[in-house]
Amino acid sequence: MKFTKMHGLGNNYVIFNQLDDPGNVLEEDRYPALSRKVSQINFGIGSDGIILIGSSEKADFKMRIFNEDGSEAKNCGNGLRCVAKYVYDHGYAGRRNFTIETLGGIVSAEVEEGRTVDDHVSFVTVDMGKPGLQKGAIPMQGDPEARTIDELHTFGEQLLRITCISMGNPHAIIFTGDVQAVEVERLGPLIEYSSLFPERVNVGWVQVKGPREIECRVWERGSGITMACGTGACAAVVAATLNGFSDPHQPITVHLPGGDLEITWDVDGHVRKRGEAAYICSGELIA
Ligand SMILES: N[C@H](CCC[C@H](N)C(=O)O)C(=O)O
Repeated sequence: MKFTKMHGLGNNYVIFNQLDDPGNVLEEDRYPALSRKVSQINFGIGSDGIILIGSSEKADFKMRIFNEDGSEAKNCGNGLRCVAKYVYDHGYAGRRNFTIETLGGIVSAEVEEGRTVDDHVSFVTVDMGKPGLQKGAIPMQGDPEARTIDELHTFGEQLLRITCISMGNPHAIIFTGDVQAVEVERLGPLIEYSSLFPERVNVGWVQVKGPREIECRVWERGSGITMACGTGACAAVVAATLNGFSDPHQPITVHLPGGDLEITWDVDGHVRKRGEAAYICSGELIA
């Protein structure tokens, strides 16, 4: 199987192009194990998961994403920028604006041309659509119509105030005065596997730096700590706005360990994200 490894701010995925390579199309039940194997640094390639680029009946392209543990996710913000760069640079798109179907819905992407030495795309803006704010959309336990904003919940011995947002995939956001001091590795799994979230959850810790600037660290469902989480950064901006920490409808700079994203929760209710995407390598997966 031919692959291309790419990253968005260090959140890296092994990408299999299924658009014109039937060798990259497997029986449906083989993808979870493929992702677990490929993601493993010692027996595989090493990544946060795999991404499949395919054709769609509802959009210009289709993106599927599997986490390191083999679970399939409904969306991936950094992955979408990598997919957009890939399909444009490889001539599949033919124009700078196009749509991508995900399990979480259809998004639109716009690539910025010629910003690298080889004239490939380096910046991509993705309209991630509208966030889901009700418990039923996350999903999480409780009144499906109610929102979860600054709500107190217990995780193990830990009492934490959470704000939950869906970006097609579930996010629990926690605000803190010192994001670097958070024990992400200890608290992440406690929250990810809490019975509060029937489909598990991604967890983001956010430190507010100003009305248009936040800093974020993420424990990702199915992958653990990553250098960046695009949907997590979008959820963080929505949560910061709902809690009155960020200026509404303005571009917010989100600092992640792997770099910065610029995210706007626009007046039309759509969340738009601009950031980089880059190639790492390509090759052939043997057996
Ligand atoms: N772990 C996520 C999928 C990857 C999201 C992240 N890498 C991003 O850039 O949005 C989930 O299970 O929902």
